[in-house]
Amino acid sequence: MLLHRLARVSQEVAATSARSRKTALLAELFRDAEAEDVPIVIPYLAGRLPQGRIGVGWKVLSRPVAPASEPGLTVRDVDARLAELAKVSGPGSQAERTRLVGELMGAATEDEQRFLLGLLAGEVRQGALDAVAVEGLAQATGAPSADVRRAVMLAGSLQTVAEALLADGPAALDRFRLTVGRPVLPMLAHSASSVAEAVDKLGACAVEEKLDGIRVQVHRDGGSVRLYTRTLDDITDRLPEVTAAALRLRSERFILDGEVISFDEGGRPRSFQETAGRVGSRTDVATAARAMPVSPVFFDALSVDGHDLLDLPFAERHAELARLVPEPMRVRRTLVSGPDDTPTAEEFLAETLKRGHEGVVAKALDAPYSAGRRGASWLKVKPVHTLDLVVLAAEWGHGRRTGKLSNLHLGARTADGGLAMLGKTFKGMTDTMLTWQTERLQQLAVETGDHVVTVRPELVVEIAYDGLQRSTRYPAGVTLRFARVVRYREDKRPEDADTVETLLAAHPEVKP
Ligand SMILES: Nc1ncnc2c1ncn2[C@@H]1O[C@H](COP(=O)(O)OP(=O)(O)OP(=O)(O)O)[C@@H](O)[C@H]1O
Repeated sequence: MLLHRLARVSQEVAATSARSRKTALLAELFRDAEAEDVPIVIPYLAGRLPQGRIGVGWKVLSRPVAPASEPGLTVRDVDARLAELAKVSGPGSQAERTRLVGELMGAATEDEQRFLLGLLAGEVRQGALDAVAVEGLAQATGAPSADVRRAVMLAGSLQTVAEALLADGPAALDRFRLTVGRPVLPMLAHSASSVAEAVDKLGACAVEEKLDGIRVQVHRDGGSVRLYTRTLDDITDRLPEVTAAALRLRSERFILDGEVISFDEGGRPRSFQETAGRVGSRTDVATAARAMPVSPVFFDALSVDGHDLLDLPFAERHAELARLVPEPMRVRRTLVSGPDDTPTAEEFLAETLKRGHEGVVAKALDAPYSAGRRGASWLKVKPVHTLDLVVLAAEWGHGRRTGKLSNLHLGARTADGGLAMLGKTFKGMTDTMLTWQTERLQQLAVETGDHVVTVRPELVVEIAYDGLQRSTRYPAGVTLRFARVVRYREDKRPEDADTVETLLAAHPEVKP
């Protein structure tokens, strides 16, 4: 496929607000794509590079190069050239990268140059694209869109499903069944501002403790156990004690969902940073496991003894969980019959906080497991509300912070897939965090000014704040009051960040 075609469709999709038109444009594009184009076309449309980072800054990218007069580049040419670019390293690499970018841009027409520039600088990012692409794929192949959606949910990848569907047609969807050993994206929660609100919305529900650890999906098939994070990274080798715990459970074949967390000698939860540090460390695992063991604490069962439980109501999935997993290895919970029973939920929240946990998650008893989605049937309640925002840029610090990137520019996602800056903060950072972010942000830099370094919008940071206020200075018409950094969330992608829409919904008192 010619890059020209892709660039044009991408532009048209971004320009139209009608979902049916977006779907039709993508369906047509997919129909024309050859099998080898798909692994390139899908990430490019969403603004992702299959190579990850290519190490080229804005200055190099934006140097004017005379455009080609006729489109001739194919998407596969571009991919091959970027793969070459990503490999460049060592002395003289900057000059070599500049040469390769010059060659690529020189082979591109003006439209294509604009598309490439956006893609390489990380500006194309179309957050909401995946959902439209699912419909486009369904339309292109004649598969029912609900089936495509379930396959994408189970595969955890639009691209994998697209490749199979476009090569083999709707029958290929059979390949994407829930399978032990193949992780699925976990179900996520919405927020409620109080347990009363949560119980009001859900009716009869289970209220569970919310542990501040690392999400884990545990797959066991006989003697083999695999552990996956919420981004589906395999962390089996880092947590031998969790594997051992899974092997002691009363079934040989299952997929369970839970949290791993480290408790201190007194049985109180250690901080998120401590658990995350342990889960993140790959060296000398045996010593680390002795010094700071983690425990799995389960809250859901996705598959047991070969039965797919995803579509069963939570109450039934939980009964299966309870059959397999002894009580100390399950999250604590209380059952609440409905709004009249709110005091039970409130008491449970108070007691959970006293035990050192961050809050509760209320879960509707009749809801299925919606993998990869923020289901309305899970509502988390935390006394300290935080936002996950994307770092857009950072300013060089002064005084004690000279030489460090300090003041962060924070963005929330917008309905059209873009990012809107909500404010800045230099508060809440530890010295370790400052050093880390200075290095990490420079790797992501697309434009390095004397004062501000603009970065590829990839890093998610969790921010606490005291409220929202109107502001004409920021594009969403609002800004955060007393924003401060809680921690970086490397387990999240920018697509997982909070949206302006949910922020405004949480603060009906503020009208932009
Ligand atoms: N009982 C529980 N049920 C579900 N999730 C739980 C529970 N206890 C802890 N968690 C954790 O809370 C997360 C659910 O909150 P959410 O989906 O909003 O993700 P999150 O943004 O990472 O949460 P937060 O930022 O509030 O920690 C889960 O991913 C899981 O890691």
